[in-house]
Amino acid sequence: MTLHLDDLRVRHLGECRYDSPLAEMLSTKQTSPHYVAEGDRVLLEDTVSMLAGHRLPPARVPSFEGAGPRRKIYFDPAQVTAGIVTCGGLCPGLNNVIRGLVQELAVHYQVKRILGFRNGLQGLTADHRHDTVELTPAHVRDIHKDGGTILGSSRGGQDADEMVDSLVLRGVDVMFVIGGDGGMRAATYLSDAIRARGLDIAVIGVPKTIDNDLPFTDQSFGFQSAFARATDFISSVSVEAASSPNGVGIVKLMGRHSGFIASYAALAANGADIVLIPEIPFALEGPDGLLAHIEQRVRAKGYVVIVLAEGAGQDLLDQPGAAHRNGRGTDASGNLKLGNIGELLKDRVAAHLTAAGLPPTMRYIDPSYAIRSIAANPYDSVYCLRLAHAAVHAAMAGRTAAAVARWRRRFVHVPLSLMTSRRNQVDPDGDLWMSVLETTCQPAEFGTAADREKVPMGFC
Ligand SMILES: Nc1ncnc2c1ncn2[C@@H]1O[C@H](COP(=O)(O)OP(=O)(O)O)[C@@H](O)[C@H]1O
Ligand SMILES: O=P(O)(O)OC[C@H]1O[C@](O)(COP(=O)(O)O)[C@@H](O)[C@@H]1O
Ligand SMILES: [Mg+2]
Repeated sequence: MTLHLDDLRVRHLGECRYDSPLAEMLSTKQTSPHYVAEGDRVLLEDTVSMLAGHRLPPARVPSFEGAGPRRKIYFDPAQVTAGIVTCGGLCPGLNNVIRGLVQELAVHYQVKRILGFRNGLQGLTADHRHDTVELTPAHVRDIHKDGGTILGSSRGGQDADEMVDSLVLRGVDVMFVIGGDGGMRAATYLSDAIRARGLDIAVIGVPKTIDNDLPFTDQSFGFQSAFARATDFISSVSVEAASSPNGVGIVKLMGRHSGFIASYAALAANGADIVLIPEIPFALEGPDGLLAHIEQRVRAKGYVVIVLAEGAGQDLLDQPGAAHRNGRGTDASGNLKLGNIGELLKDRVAAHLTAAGLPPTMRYIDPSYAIRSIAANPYDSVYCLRLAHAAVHAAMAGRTAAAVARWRRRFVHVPLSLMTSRRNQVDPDGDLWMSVLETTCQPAEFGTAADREKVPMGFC
């Protein structure tokens, strides 16, 4: 999908008439390498060839509106009630974002009231809309020290009109939705329903997911903390495998459709021989298949360490009745339920090595929720705070149906609909996957004899 400048424009509720309480701080600022001035824009693409390909003057090249405070704002802060909700799976940094939003809204804009809706979008239904938490700086002072979300979260669908009713009944003027692809989709429908009713309510998304599968953001908050924790498990499994006869270490990590956690954690731990991700199918059998490669590594090195994203190799579980298929279907939010590729791999590797005369010592770890239920690390803490600041500035300036994101290291406004228009995935032709191949020395693909012709050999 080719994007044009107009696709990247975010909606404004109307003219900004009020002086911002931050106006004085902004009076002398101009665009510099470290600051995007109000009215300036951030390029979508950043290579000479991609820019040249547009054949457009700079002002027409696709670009995002820069985030940050405006001199004039849309809402009168003294009249504003803000709402906050966290939805979907947990992610390190949720509490940091809540804290950042509350502090900025209360301390700098001095808004009238801040309401936290409980347990995800369920909190915006008729049954739960009155069970809110009154959020103040004192209430959120220390919450960043803990993982999870003080507001609670949930999966499962809600009616957009019912949610709008809740905002109207609770007098919410600016609503912050902290969520992943599902949450951004729900926020899009929410802002559409608000617009259809001609209401003056801003909806700002703060993209969250440990999977890092949301587009138009360099990396989603919490991702760094999550893969850092995953690294510990890879190191443990590597030690175990290396200390055992024919040791096989397998770590299965979260990542439904995107293998970023597996790739980054494997690079950080630097002990993995094989990384398997959803983006790159693999064959088990055959001379170029995964099992043959594992056998070769065990023979050459004495042990092997495999890092596996949970969404990898799902096609291998597709046959009806296949072991570890786990029924499939979808969860309450419509997300695909995955089969257990880790268990399948464990069984198949054990059977293969045993038949090859290399009875393995199997060390299998599935850290599961342990990588996402932790508090944010210092890097993510700073990132969350800055995203929260950007979200508040966007809302107070009357931006709506927009997410705040960091793109090419600048904070920008992204139309909400774009956040769900595609999925961010590891590019098999990109330099991240190249680094994984360089580090693990695995071949670019684990193919079968039939496609051996097109399968490149490993690097070493
Ligand atoms: N297509 C959709 N339309 C409306 N609401 C949705 C849609 N997809 C997800 N949601 C809602 O958004 C919330 C979060 O979605 P979910 O997929 O669970 O997590 P995440 O936001 O982390 O991706 C859930 O309450 C879910 O019902
Ligand atoms: O929380 P659940 O429903 O068990 O789902 C687990 C899934 O949530 C994730 O952590 C991602 O969730 P989100 O899409 O909510 O960010 C996946 O990595 C994992 O597969
Ligand atoms: Mg999701």
